[in-house]
Amino acid sequence: MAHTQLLKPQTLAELIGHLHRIFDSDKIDVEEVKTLLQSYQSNPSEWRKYAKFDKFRYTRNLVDEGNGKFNLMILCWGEGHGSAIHDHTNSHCFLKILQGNLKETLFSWPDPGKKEMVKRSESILEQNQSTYMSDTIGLHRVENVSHTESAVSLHLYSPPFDHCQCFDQRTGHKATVKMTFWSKFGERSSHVSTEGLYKCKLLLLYKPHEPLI
Ligand SMILES: N[C@@H](CS(=O)O)C(=O)O
Ligand SMILES: [Fe+2]
Repeated sequence: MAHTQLLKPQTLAELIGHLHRIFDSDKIDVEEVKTLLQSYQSNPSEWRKYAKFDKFRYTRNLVDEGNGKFNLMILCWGEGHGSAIHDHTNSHCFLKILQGNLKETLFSWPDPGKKEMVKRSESILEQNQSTYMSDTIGLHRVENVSHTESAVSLHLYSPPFDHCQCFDQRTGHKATVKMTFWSKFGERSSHVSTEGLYKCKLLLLYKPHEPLI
């Protein structure tokens, strides 16, 4: 965990600077990144310009492309919004809560012999908390279970990916989903499709196993 133990980023810009330095190296220390993200204190005035909400589903807003090594994004979750059970395409996935609370439910990979997927644990992530997820750990789903408060989270994926697999809890069936950005660098993307993890149910019902891309 080398040098960042001593580093406490004072701003989002500083945090991004530290991330660039860490991901310059080919070997990533997961604990180091987690600690760094944890030590940034959420300041809405620094990230508000990226936090663009939609009425119907959570949005993914690109903040930084990390010199091609990672994608840093801000996800905005309206009341009741959530993702389907999904994997992370063999990437490291770091998540930090910037505002509100999110419920994370962990699942094991579906067992071909069984139908219902096994729920392993669930936890409530609170403001400023950070966590790590990968395909080695398993699958997850993230939800803003509040009916009155929105939530905002910061996600870092390395290497970047633009598709993943979503799963149906009752059957373990999976489908490939293309991930899109609602905005990039604070500007609303011109072509935002309605694909993504919120569409997973429809996908699994009507086009099982067929990639959407
Ligand atoms: N991995 C999801 C968000 S979350 O539910 O972890 C995404 O990138 O859209
Ligand atoms: Fe995820």
